[in-house]
Amino acid sequence: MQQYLDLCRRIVNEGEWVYNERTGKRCLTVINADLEYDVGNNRFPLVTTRKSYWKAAIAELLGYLRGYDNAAQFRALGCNTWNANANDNASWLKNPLRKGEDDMGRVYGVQGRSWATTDGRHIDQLKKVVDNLSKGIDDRGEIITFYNPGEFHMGCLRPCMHTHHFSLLGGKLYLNSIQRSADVPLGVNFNQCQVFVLLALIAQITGHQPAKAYHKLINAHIYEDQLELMRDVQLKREPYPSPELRINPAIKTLEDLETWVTLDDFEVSGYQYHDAIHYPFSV
Ligand SMILES: Nc1nc(=O)c2c([nH]1)NC[C@@H]1CN(c3ccc(C(=O)N[C@@H](CCC(=O)O)C(=O)O)cc3)CN21
Ligand SMILES: O=c1ccn([C@H]2C[C@H](O)[C@@H](COP(=O)(O)O)O2)c(=O)[nH]1
Repeated sequence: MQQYLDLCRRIVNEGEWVYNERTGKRCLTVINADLEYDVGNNRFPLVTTRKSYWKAAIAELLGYLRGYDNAAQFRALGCNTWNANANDNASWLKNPLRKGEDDMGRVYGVQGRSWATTDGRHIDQLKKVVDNLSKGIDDRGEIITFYNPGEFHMGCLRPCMHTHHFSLLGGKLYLNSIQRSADVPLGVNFNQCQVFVLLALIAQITGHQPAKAYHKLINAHIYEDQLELMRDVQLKREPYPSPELRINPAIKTLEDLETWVTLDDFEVSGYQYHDAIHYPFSV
C-alpha cells in the first residue's frame, strides 16, 4: 500500500496540469510508475486509507475474462463500473455501432476472447495462454492484449489496462501488466486488485505457484475535482497492514471461471480500513 501512497504523493507534489479533451477536466499528471505485488506471499494490495470495494474490482476482472460486452452482465456479477461509460458517454451514445442500452461494444474482454482477424477468424487469446501455461510452455509471447486500434471506433472506451504478459521461470508464474491511463484515486484502486487476482487465478488454473506481478502505469493522474479529497483527506491517514485474499481452491479450469464462479468464491481476511471516500467519477 506504501507504493500506492508514494505515487499519490508524487502526483500531488510533482504532477503537471494537463487538460483532457474527452472529459473536459484538468488532470494533475505524472508519467510512469511501477508497482509490484507479492502474489506468492499473498500480500493483497488493497487500499486501506479508505474503504475499497474489492468485490466490484474482482467482478469487473471476471467479466473481462468471460468476454462480456454489456454493462448489465457486469451488474449481474456485482459491478457497476461500466454503467456510465456504456450509457452516459456522449460520443458513444451517438455512435451508430452502439447496440442499445448497456452495450459497451468491442472492448476489453471481447478483444481478449474474440479478437477478429482480417481473414474472418476469431482468436481466443486467453485460452491460448491458459493452454500453453497448463502444459508448462512459455513461448515468450504469453500475452493477452485488449489494445486493438482497428476497433477503437467499435467500443465505448479504449482499454486502460491493456496488456497482460505471463512468464514462467523456475516453475513459478509471473505477470507484467501495462496500463496506458490511470485514474489513481478510483481506477488504480481497482486495477491493483485485478492485477494481483489475475496472476493468482491463472496460476491456480494452470497449476503453478504465483510469484510477482509487475504493474506499469504510464499516464497516472488525479482529476482536478478529486485533488482536495486526496491531498487533504486520504493522504493524511496512516495505512494499515495488507489483508490476505483466499480464492476457492475448487476453481481449477478456465471453464470454471466462465461458468459457476461468483464473488462468493473470494474472501478477504484481516482487512482494516479507514472510512469510505467518494471520489468524483469523470465520464
Ligand atoms: N474516469 C474514469 N476512471 C476510471 O477509473 C474508469 C473509467 N473512467 N472508465 C472505465 C472504468 C470504470 N472504472 C471505475 C468506475 C467506477 C468506480 C467507482 O465508482 N468506484 C467507487 C465505488 C465502487 C462501488 O461502490 O462498487 C469507489 O469508491 O471505489 C471505480 C472504477 C474504472 N474505469
Ligand atoms: O481500468 C481502468 C479503466 C479506466 N481508468 C481511467 C483512466 C482515465 O482516467 C479514464 C479513461 O480515459 P481515457 O481518456 O480513455 O484515457 O479511465 C482506469 O484508471 N482504470
